[in-house]
Amino acid sequence: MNQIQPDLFQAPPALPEGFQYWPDFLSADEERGLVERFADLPFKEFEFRGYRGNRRVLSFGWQYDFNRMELQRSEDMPAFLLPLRERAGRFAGLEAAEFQHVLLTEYAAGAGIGWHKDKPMFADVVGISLGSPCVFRFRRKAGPTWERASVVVEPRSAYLLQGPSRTEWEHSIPAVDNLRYSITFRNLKPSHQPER
Ligand SMILES: O=C(O)CCC(=O)C(=O)O
Ligand SMILES: [Fe+2]
Repeated sequence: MNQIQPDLFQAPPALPEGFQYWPDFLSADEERGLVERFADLPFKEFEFRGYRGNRRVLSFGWQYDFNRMELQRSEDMPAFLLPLRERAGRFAGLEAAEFQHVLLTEYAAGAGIGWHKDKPMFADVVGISLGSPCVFRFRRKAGPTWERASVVVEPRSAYLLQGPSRTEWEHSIPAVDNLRYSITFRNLKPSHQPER
């Protein structure tokens, strides 16, 4: 007789170690205010060696130039993002000022982001979501297959990628149904602090 394998009946796999999720990180008013501000910001189409990612981005503090493969200084973080950076610091257990880089990303309906790990000069990532919900997928090589996990990331929430969720797992977001923005704060690894 076959033995019942309890593992098969368990809930979906746990999320990667080091991932944390904070629903309602923003109030609905804050979300509205930010979306209004974003409408006036000079987002640029993300383009990597002629490949268009179908999303638009804007960086402050530092910016990773995908074509030159290096960090470059960009404009200072605007004041309206500083209170969020404080909150992101508390969430991540870091001094807010350590988040020297923020990337704003606009995903029009149908846009997503493919499998990747964030660039190695960055340490932790706090991502704040506005607008459409999305599926945040993780995968990690496990022998010949992939170990997978995913979580629905709701508007106004924040997530933290730290530890294995940041260093061992790749992440991606399939095409969103409606406009979504993310605000991702990143600190730089001590070994990768560029000269000022
Ligand atoms: O939009 C997001 O929440 C994640 C974006 C992302 O993975 C990245 O910019 O590296
Ligand atoms: Fe990423």
